[in-house]
Amino acid sequence: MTKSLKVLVSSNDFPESGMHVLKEHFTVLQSRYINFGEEGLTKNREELLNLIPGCSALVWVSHHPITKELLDRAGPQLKIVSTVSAGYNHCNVPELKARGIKLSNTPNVLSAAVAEIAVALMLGTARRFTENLDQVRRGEWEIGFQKVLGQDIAGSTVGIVGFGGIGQAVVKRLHGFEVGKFLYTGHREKPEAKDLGAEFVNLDTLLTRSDFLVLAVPLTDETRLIINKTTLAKMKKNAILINVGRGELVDQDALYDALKNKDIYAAGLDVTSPEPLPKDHKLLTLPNIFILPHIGSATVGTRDSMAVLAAKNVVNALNGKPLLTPVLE
Ligand SMILES: O=C(O)C(=O)CO
Repeated sequence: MTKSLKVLVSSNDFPESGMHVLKEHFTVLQSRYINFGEEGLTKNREELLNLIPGCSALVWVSHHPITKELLDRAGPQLKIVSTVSAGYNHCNVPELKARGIKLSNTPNVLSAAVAEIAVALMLGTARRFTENLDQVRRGEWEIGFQKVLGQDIAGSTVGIVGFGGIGQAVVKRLHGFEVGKFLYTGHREKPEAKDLGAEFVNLDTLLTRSDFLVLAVPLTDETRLIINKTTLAKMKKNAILINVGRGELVDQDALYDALKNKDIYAAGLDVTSPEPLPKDHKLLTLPNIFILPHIGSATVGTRDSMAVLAAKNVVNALNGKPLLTPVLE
């Protein structure tokens, strides 16, 4: 079989499982560079601009923006962009739409892994891991009966912003924690919520009642800076903010002030703006914050599943079949 169609993979660290699917059907070109960090913005840009002319599909392995420049260089035969992520805020949707290019993402397969990180952040913030780890590193344990006390998840009210796959997976994982009440907010009530024991409320109610507030929504014009000075002021003093969505959901200056002034208790972030967060960023000076470097979906199994799904979307698109997980079709 001649593999006449060319597919470009944007990074050198796309899992072999996904490469295998692509190579069965297509001639696969792959960047020699990683599409993250400094290199992603420099060396990889040149590499992709050189490789993309004539490609029918682009597999996008990063959260860096897909530029008009790259799409221009591709040529009119580019049929699909397959982003290896659930979020697609970096994909330049209006530009793809205007050019009639399909877009797929990789939702659902990562919900369990991201939800695990949300729960880890809840535990890490409620039990003050940042301060406690610091004590261990310094060899100065404050082991008094009343020192460095945390908060209970048991009996608490957990509010979820965005009750899609990840939000629901968080609730499922927390069922063993004897949570007092689950609330969620979003565009509409979700049929799954009843079985999960979660109550639909508006954002204001969620803000004022939650002990833990978990952001599990995509970044859109509507959700950008959903947590800001005004919404933070509505939260409880003991509230803990968890973000596994995107850094831009949160006004980080307002969050810094709220944490510094103890207007809320703590924050646990798997996502920040920018990423990486500079090591001298003021958020990192706070004791009541626990930050991870965007590792929500970073397990071997989940990244394999994401890669295979992204590859299968390309196979379908280039064979005239419906996308498995379409964003734009
Ligand atoms: O897939 C995504 O969008 C993620 O951010 C995974 O952590």
